[in-house]
Amino acid sequence: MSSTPSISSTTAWPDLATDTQFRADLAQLLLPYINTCRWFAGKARQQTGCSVQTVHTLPLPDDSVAYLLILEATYADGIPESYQLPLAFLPEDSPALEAVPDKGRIGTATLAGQPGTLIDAIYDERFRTALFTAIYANQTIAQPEGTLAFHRGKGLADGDASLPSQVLPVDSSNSAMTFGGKYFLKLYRKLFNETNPEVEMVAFLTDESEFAHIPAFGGSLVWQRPETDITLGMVQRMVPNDKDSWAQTGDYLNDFLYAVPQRLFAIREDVFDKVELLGRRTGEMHCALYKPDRPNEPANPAFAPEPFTNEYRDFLIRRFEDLLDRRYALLIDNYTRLDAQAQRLAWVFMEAKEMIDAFVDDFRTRPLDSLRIRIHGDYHLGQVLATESDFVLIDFEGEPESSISERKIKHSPLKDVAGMIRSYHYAVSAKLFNSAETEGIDPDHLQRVSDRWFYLIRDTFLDAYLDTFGAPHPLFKNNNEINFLLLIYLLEKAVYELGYEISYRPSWVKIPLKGIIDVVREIEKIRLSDGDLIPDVPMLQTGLLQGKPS
Ligand SMILES: Nc1ncnc2c1ncn2[C@@H]1O[C@H](COP(=O)(O)OP(=O)(O)O)[C@@H](O)[C@H]1O
Ligand SMILES: O=P(O)(O)O[C@H]1O[C@H](CO)[C@@H](O[C@H]2O[C@H](CO)[C@@H](O)[C@H](O)[C@H]2O)[C@H](O)[C@H]1O
Repeated sequence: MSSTPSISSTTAWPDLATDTQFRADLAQLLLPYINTCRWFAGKARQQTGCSVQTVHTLPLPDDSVAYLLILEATYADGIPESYQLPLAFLPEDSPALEAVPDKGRIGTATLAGQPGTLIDAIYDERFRTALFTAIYANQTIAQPEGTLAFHRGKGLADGDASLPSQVLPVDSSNSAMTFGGKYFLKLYRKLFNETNPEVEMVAFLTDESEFAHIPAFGGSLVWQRPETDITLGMVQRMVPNDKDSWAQTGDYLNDFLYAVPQRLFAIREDVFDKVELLGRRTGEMHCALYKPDRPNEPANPAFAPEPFTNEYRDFLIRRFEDLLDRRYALLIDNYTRLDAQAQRLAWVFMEAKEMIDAFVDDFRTRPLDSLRIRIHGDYHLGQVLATESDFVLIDFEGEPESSISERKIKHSPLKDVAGMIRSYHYAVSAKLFNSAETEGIDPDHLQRVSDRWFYLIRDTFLDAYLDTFGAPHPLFKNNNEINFLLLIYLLEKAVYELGYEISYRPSWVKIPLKGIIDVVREIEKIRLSDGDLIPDVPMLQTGLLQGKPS
């Protein structure tokens, strides 16, 4: 007897959209299925159910249909979540079934006497073609609840209406398909009642800037409803790349690592060139996102620069205090699971609580004349594709833990800079402390080597980044503000990472803890310089930029 879950209905596949019994049966089958999917974020929560809320119908090229299901996952605590699942039905004898991997098979069904398999439709070429051609043709398809609107962007070239497609084998929080090796279509899985920030950002950079280091916007798929639009997918140009910058930096670190046991400190020149280039590209991205009012050309309000208002300061402080509370609690709960080195660092973090609280609170009143703009929001080495000689920046969805409205809040671009600096710190720490080559080396010595690499790379990145703007630039009032804001965002990011590592990679917890403690040391220096009433610490002499291995 087969253990594959199965359902049956007397209704034929193309007529099932409004069949309530089918929806209910399907929901039973979907709950175990979505728990096997990488994109379902509710696995660790106490689930109370999964229901099919809405069914959109998408005509397929062979006159059949696929359904875009909008699912609601509910939990014992907290608000429900919405997910998108495209559904297709392949009859038992369909040759297309062979190409469907196990992870795409939801269950079997007998519909109006026809046996077959229900699959995630991304694995059905007909579905992929239907999506792409609808985007190419700017189609709209009326649905019982709203409209499916397909928009074509500048990046989708004439003549590319129909291209062979594939599902990209990367397992991540969304699903990706490629078309003719030229286009990349991301189907969002977890849905939010708003336009996805990624579509806004990529469309803005493509349409309203000269910045060429993102994959150009090729279009989007939107569920239009009277209340709000919901973004279901986005097309971009496909970027030929070998790897992302996390992997590329890992390769550079492998070269570096071989010399460490011989007490040689060697970083190749081209590593600095690459770090400088990434600093420049990051600066250029932020220049492109800085679009103030111009004569006869008012700024687009969604992107117009804004000052550090009290409202923003309150928001950031509230969020930071809440994050700190949650992280201290998590650390206490998991303290005994940490290794000795992480426990030592955790103590320093806990003892610094008062100073950290005072530093965060200082943000409420400190004069700040720098400006805030829309930023990438989740910027790290894994979000940068390394092409043959340059970089392309991807994944503008924003901070994974934040709500969609929060992801659209403007910040100092130094928040992205802090994300990248943290990522370099991760890269060197993960490599040096987890490699066979360094086994047996005194950990204090390793820490000094790791710090030296990190400070050199950090300052190279930062110098190249700030040089891009030329001085002065309205985004950065002065060196004191740069220093202060960088520290705030570095601290926030490292505290956020602490939670991620405790939950997913406990042996890496010491990496963000070390990051937090480095910032705490800089806070001490800032407070000293404030006490001496130094009006403006000159560039390259600020505590952060001067940080030296202890
Ligand atoms: N335009 C593109 N061209 C080529 N590969 C891409 C492109 N965009 C993303 N990728 C690849 O797909 C992966 C997932 O993309 P990403 O935007 O990070 O999706 P997710 O939102 O699911 O995290 C990336 O790590 C990268 O390898
Ligand atoms: O890429 P996501 O948006 O899913 O972000 C989550 O996972 C990241 C890990 O891949 C995590 O990033 C942290 O680890 C990276 C190395 O693996 C490092 O480069 C980043 O600097 C560090 O923050 C991210 O925090 C998490 O939200």
